[in-house]
Amino acid sequence: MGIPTIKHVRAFTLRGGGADYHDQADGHWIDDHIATPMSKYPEYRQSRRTFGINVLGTLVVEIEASDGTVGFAVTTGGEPAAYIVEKHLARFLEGARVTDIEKIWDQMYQSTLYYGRKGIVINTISGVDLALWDLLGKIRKEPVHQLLGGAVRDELQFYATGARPDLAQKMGFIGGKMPLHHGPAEGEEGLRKNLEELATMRERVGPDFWLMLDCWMSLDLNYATKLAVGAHEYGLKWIEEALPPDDYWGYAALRNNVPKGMLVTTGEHEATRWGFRMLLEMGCCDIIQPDVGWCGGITELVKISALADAHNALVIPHGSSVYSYHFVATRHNSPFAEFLMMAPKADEVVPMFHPQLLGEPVPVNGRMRLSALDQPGFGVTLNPECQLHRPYNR
Ligand SMILES: C[C@H](O)[C@H](O)[C@@H](O)[C@@H](O)C(=O)O
Ligand SMILES: [Mg+2]
Repeated sequence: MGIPTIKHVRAFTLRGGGADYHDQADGHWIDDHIATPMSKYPEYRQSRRTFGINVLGTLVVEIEASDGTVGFAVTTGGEPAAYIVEKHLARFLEGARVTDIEKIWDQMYQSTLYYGRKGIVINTISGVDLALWDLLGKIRKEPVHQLLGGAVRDELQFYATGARPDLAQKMGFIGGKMPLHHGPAEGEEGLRKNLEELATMRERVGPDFWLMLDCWMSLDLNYATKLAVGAHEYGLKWIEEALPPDDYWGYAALRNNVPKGMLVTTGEHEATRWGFRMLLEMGCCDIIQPDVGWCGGITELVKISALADAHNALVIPHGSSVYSYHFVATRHNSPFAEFLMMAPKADEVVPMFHPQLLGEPVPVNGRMRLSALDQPGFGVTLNPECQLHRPYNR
């Protein structure tokens, strides 16, 4: 029996949480006055949805092989991403063998260089790549971590991102990352509030539990430096994504400015081995945080991770559900992972891409046994109750 070929590629859109996890209803911690590059405009300060953080929605890529096996993946991308899949990328998949993952990635990347390189195009390529790995795993009846060379640990450990690190500590997570609520436009008063929030949380969790701040690209170098210096007395473990992703020079300066022992992290909005080479070679950060659904997929993250390893940098992927769990299990320089608390009050563990993926594993007591990832491919199926829409039917 020869290697199956790819018969059909289909791109669907989905709304409501899931891979576009910022697409939440009112009252969710993830949309409660979080500092962003748009916070300088008061009308866009309270809710990130007002400026469009959830405008894209979820892209679902479905790939059907000649033997009837279907692989799929979800990522952030919605209708524009569906257009790119159906009108442009599908031609490189349909007729190819299911094992042609490297070649397909190169053709998708090279053919979109004139309008891609980062952002939505690399999100789209990532979604296709993840679906290809899911398909290959399902055909070979192996979980993706085994296709990647096998796990280096029997258990994953997680830090939790959300408004309640104190609750995350009680749930067994190894640390808590809080969103930053006030940006430079709110001046010294906002900076004081940021530090007060951190001080309060440090009081609740005691001296040893990891506390981190996620600044979501919202600061300038001077403000980030003052925040880091002020946060040092509260044992801030790392300051995340303080500056806009293209300000490699600012990150290199910030890394020199922060107090000794404090880590600088970034990368969730960076893409491809070339973007991460820039971060690493310019000494921008101690930990890179690629999102496997946004940086180029598993095929690219393997390359990014090897680069980071050569620079003694950790690779702690931005929370992306099973897609990062299978990767983290296989890399020595990924000793822990992120879990995004998607319950509105960050007070319980729910699947990160809820409600889209059936069989999506969650950490128990802040950990995940490798056995939770032993199903073929990424081990999840699309929730049939989710309303799929195929905007560019072929
Ligand atoms: C909590 C942050 O503001 C983002 O919403 C979060 O998705 C991302 O930055 C993260 O690191 O989890
Ligand atoms: Mg972040």
